[in-house]
Amino acid sequence: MKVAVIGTGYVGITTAASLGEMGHQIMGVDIDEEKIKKLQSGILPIYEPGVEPLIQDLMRQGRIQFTTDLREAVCFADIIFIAVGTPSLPNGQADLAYVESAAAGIGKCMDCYKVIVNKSTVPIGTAERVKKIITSEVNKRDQFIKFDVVSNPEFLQEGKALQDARWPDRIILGCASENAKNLMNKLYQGVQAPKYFTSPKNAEMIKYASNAFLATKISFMNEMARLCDTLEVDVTEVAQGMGMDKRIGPYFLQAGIGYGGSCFPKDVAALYSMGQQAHLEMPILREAQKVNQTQCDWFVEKMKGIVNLEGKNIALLGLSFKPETDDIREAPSIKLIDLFLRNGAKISAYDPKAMKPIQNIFPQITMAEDCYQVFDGADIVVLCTEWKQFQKLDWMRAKRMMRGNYLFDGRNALSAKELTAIGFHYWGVAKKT
Ligand SMILES: NC(=O)c1ccc[n+]([C@@H]2O[C@H](COP(=O)([O-])OP(=O)(O)OC[C@H]3O[C@@H](n4cnc5c(N)ncnc54)[C@H](O)[C@@H]3O)[C@@H](O)[C@H]2O)c1
Ligand SMILES: O=c1ccn([C@@H]2O[C@H](COP(=O)(O)OP(=O)(O)O[C@H]3O[C@H](CO)[C@@H](O)[C@H](O)[C@H]3O)[C@@H](O)[C@H]2O)c(=O)[nH]1
Repeated sequence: MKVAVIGTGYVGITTAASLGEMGHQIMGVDIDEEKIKKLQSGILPIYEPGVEPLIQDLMRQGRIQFTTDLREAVCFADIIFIAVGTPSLPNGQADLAYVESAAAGIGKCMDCYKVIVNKSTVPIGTAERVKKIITSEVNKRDQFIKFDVVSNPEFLQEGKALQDARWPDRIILGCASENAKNLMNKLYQGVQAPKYFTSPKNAEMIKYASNAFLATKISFMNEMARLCDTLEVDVTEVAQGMGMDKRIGPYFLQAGIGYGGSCFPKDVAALYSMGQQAHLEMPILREAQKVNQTQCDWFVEKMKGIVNLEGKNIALLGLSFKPETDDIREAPSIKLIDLFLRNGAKISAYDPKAMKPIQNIFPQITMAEDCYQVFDGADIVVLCTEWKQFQKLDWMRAKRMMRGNYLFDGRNALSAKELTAIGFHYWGVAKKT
């Protein structure tokens, strides 16, 4: 099948690559000329493991192409994915400007029946809104063209996007017509995953409710960690014991410095604001956000109870919002750096992929050349993002380079036992072992 993907960010490019891999013919389109130029030369503008070689492979086989010309992409495709950003407005609502502009663009140049698939995370009722925008643009040209709008939310996690696209837990398909249902079934026939057909509105809500549930699960564990810390209980063992109950499950129970990224904070805020618009109290969502917004403050207060930060050199390990990505949107590192600077500390930081964007925000901090230079003269180490390479460090060597011996593990990713044995003063988020 011929597929156009509008928006070549994390979701668009992964969607394009995985559909290309399934044998479909793909055209990716973006308004960002720089991005398209890079993609046309086989360079991925973002870091996402495995995607760049796959794109290069598909280009060699002539199965994927990139353009800034929306008309070319729309006329080429039977199925058009909208995968543009839906960032937060100041009041928490999702900003639909990019989705609406993509829909208007489709309506302006659509020449025959198409299925328009919404992959962006959008408020309930957006499929209907997209339909109205396209219809209005088509009518302006005095034409009558049939089309369907499908809601097919994306559930990939950055850092393992390709894996999630190849082997998703489920494919949610909000289809209002049999024709759209049949085409979507055909499009995804190569993916071994249950397909759940529902209405577009239900599909839109499934996406928000899933993200809000996962975010709440994390905030719940962070609240437990605060209590465990006071009661001298190990929250990692509590999580392990809890996770053995099939009804709870072992995932997303890791306490730490809170969730970041381009999705959880924005999507919980958007869902909460949908509640407000419907005059509904949503106390669980409100408190899940509050715990997350204060988790870094709580962490730094704990640190200050152990060591005075004024004038101290802090070695900060990890800056991206999670490992295996260069994405710093809503990264807890930004909040931590701000708090450390306010408390008079100096910062040297290292991250395998995300130093440049953080340096742009904080020109006053030092970026280390490698994962050992960061320890040079440090009094305190703070683990912010649990990249695998930090777990495998030669900690003896790191300690020899330091002036002090404090280590604060914001992700509970290191071994308290081993680090204490070599002379570190270790503190994890309610973690003892
Ligand atoms: N990042 C994730 O892990 C993830 C996972 C699941 C769902 N989502 C959702 O998917 C959507 C996209 O997220 P993302 O992280 O890929 O965003 P992104 O910001 O990385 O990329 C969006 C892209 O769309 C382009 N764009 C904007 N308007 C356009 C237009 N009119 N025509 C063509 N291109 C246009 C931008 O230039 C940009 O390249 C959001 O709604 C997000 O909530 C994201
Ligand atoms: O037990 C956990 C799990 C995650 N996190 C943090 O939560 C954030 C989000 O992590 P993750 O969910 O792995 O990354 P995302 O790429 O943001 O993916 C989420 O957001 C996407 C965008 O909507 C969805 O598609 C995914 O299903 C959903 O997991 C990160 O800061 C993690 O460090 C924790 O603190 N504890």
